[in-house]
Amino acid sequence: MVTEIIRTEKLVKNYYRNNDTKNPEARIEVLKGLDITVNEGEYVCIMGSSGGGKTTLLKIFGMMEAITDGKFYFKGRDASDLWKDELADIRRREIGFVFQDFYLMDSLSVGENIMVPMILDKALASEMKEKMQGLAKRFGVEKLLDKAPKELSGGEKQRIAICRALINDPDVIMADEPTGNLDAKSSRRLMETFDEINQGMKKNIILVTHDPKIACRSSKIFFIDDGVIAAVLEKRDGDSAQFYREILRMMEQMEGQTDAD
Ligand SMILES: Nc1ncnc2c1ncn2[C@@H]1O[C@H](COP(=O)(O)OP(=O)(O)OP(=O)(O)O)[C@@H](O)[C@H]1O
Repeated sequence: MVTEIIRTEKLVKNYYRNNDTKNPEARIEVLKGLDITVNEGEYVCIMGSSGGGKTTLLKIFGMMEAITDGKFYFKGRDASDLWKDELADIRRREIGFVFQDFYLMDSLSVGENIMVPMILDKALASEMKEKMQGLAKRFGVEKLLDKAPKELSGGEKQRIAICRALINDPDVIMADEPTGNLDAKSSRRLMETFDEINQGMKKNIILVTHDPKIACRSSKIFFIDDGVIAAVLEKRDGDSAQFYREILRMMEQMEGQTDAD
């Protein structure tokens, strides 16, 4: 049986300049009626034109933004039926986030940074330490645990941020341009980490990226252009080479459209 992790129906998101919700002229229509489903185990990318609404969509998936209209279900639960506390619990326990800028706390050691979500959950110190060390070992950062974040390279910082995202054992990892601040070698290593999280740990991944090489590792890509789904590409028979060509073609097509606008 296929289990849905995320489903949207005619999802609409508007922002309002200066929070002026009464003034239609202040309205910015970002997402314009999206129907998207992400099933259990899928590794999905969101790509598309700059300003098209990718980050906004990811924030909605991660319960960081409310929707304006339509429906958004997380594991079958209608987000509009959930209380603030329930949303916060889902955000902390069922979703792990990875951001382009890492967001590690300089006043804490690397090991403590990994444990932050469990500290917020008031978990037992021994349990936190054990999980933190297990993840650090799995992702090859166990030698860094006593260091300060500022002593690490970008790639190391991002692997620490991934350990932090995984510490509460969420079902879904969401990442917004996670390789945006990394060099090519660190990006490749990070992508292997995401493969391991998806295939080894059996977790969903939803990733926003502009990089076709990164997107090529996923199984499905939603292209968002000006708030609508311009295309959905799926990897067929695990054929990465063919998938890569299709991604490039789609990117070219979308760039062509933007140039013509
Ligand atoms: N909090 C906000 N208030 C008002 N407008 C916003 C807000 N957040 C985003 N926007 C606007 O919504 C639109 C979509 O932004 P979003 O960041 O989702 O796009 P994106 O596809 O992720 O872009 P990029 O690829 O450049 O990161 C943009 O026009 C942006 O200026």
